[in-house]
Amino acid sequence: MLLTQEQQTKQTDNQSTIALPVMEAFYTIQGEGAHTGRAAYFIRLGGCDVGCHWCDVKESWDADAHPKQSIDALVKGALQYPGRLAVITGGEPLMHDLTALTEALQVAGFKTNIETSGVCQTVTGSWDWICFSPKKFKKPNPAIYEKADELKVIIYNQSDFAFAESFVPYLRPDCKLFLQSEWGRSNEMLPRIVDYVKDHPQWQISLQTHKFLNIP
Ligand SMILES: C[S@@+](CC[C@H](N)C(=O)[O-])C[C@H]1O[C@@H](n2cnc3c(N)ncnc32)[C@H](O)[C@@H]1O
Ligand SMILES: Nc1nc2[nH]cc(C(=O)O)c2c(=O)[nH]1
Ligand code: SF4
Ligand SMILES: [Mg+2]
Repeated sequence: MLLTQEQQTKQTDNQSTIALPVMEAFYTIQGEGAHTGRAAYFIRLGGCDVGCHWCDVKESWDADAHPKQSIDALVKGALQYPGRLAVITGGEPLMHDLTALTEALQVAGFKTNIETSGVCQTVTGSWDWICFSPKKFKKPNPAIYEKADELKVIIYNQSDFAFAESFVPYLRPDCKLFLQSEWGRSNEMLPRIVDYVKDHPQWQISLQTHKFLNIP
């Protein structure tokens, strides 16, 4: 991406002044969805008000509980490793303006992927891949529909299949469709997801493979 002199100056200012609450940042293997199996640097931002009762990172919800880091520090952290895929997650990362972070990561050579529930005022950031994972507990902003590269719906009970289908008419035709069992409900829901995907082959199964691998 080529930037004008003015954009470059603004970007340098932003990188040193803007800070985001970071719960953790770690280099691992993307465990879920379309990019499963790829080495990636995860940045988990603090703050979420969606309130999924089965959320596997409730510690992320309170943004104030997590120290702020500058964009510079975040990019520096990511550059320590050979992989050039960054995944921004949370918490709900779109609670924050992610323009400066994603532009800085892209300038440093990273592809920028996001995991989001789509609950946000505006979809900020420059994204190479958007994984949209809507929740029944808070309505997404429809602005995310045409931007989503991947829909990943968590199956906790039978009604979640219809919830998943309800988004499809609004998405781009090339949006990939994934069903992922809620981790604690896998014994009951995985066999149903297998049957569903066999009957509705436009969908694919996403497993939280990092949990099977015992990695972050
Ligand atoms: C922790 S969330 C953070 C990003 C964003 N708040 C979201 O929900 O998409 C990351 C991914 O983990 C999924 N997830 C969270 N808790 C889960 C659980 N108990 N079982 C399966 N997937 C879960 C979410 O649906 C989302 O796709
Ligand atoms: N390995 C690994 N893959 C992931 N894919 C999405 C995750 C997330 O929590 O957003 C996640 C995570 O926490 N770890
Ligand atoms: S939206 Fe994401 S981070 Fe927020 S509670 Fe739900 S799963 Fe957890
Ligand atoms: Mg996770």
